Amino acid sequence: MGSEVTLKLPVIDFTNLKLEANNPNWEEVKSQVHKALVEYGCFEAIFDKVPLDLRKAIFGALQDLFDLPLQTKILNVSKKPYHGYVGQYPMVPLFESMGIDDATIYDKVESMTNILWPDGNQSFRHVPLKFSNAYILSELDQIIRKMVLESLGIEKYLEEHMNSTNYLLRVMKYKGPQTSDTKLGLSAHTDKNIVTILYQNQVEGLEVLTKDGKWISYKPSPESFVVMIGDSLHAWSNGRLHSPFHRVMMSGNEARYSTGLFSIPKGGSIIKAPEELVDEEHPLLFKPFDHVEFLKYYYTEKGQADSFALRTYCGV
Ligand SMILES: O=C(O)CCC(=O)C(=O)O
Ligand SMILES: [Fe+2]
Repeated sequence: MGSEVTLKLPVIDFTNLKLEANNPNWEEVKSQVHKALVEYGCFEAIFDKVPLDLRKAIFGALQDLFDLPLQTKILNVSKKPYHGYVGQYPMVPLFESMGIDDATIYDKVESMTNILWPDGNQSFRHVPLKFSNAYILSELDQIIRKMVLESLGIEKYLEEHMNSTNYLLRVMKYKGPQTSDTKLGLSAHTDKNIVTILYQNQVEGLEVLTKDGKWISYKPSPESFVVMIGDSLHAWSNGRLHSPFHRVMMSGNEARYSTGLFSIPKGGSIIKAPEELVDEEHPLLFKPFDHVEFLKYYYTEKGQADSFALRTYCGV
């Protein structure tokens, strides 16, 4: 009898690890992070526990948000594609998403809340901030990026690298398709940013593609976050770190709610692999590029149909 091996994402424990503290297990965790990001471009992170009441508040707030009438949700507009409200796509009708730019800045979250709930919604106002700030998800992002730069031997660029990004919090809803058949929730894609940190309710659906073409299904748990490398860090690391294809597949009746904290290169910052990472064995893979200019290509019809948009745009 053949036995099927169920693939699992690597799991890395960040409990009690702090950015500025002297952490006895820093080196050990760093080597796990490097290995996972080279092999999978992705891992499951166990981080400071999210208390049950905050978890309830987050997913309760998301339900309130997506239950708003469509004409209210579309008021959350953004000049940047995919940073405002998106949904009702014919290709992926189960999917809706709202972006909260600069989610670590109180005033930004407040102005979005005022647009969506002119009568006030205290509970929503506090959730994104708590989530990206107090829950120090942005700290997890920075820990990972520091570990990555140290592992690649280019920590001298740390400050410049950290200062060249900001954060977008995007929240997603995938309706249950009301059938036991599996339906596409979100098409396979690679992220275009630096690092993505996903957190979700109990409904499964996220799948990550391995380098040898197998889909790994992620089994969510309240303590864990999914960390994923985007194309910008793939390019900046001159291909050392993988940026994996991933998708969402839905079945059943329950809605899946998820949140993503995306570190994104600031407009005008040029992504160019450091010279230390380019040599005969590792020729330059991507010409230096401005992320905002790249996104302009990515959001054209041609770019959207292109699974390897970065390679097309600036591959060497
Ligand atoms: O909902 C998820 O877990 C995945 C979302 C995603 O891949 C994205 O927003 O880029
Ligand atoms: Fe994604």
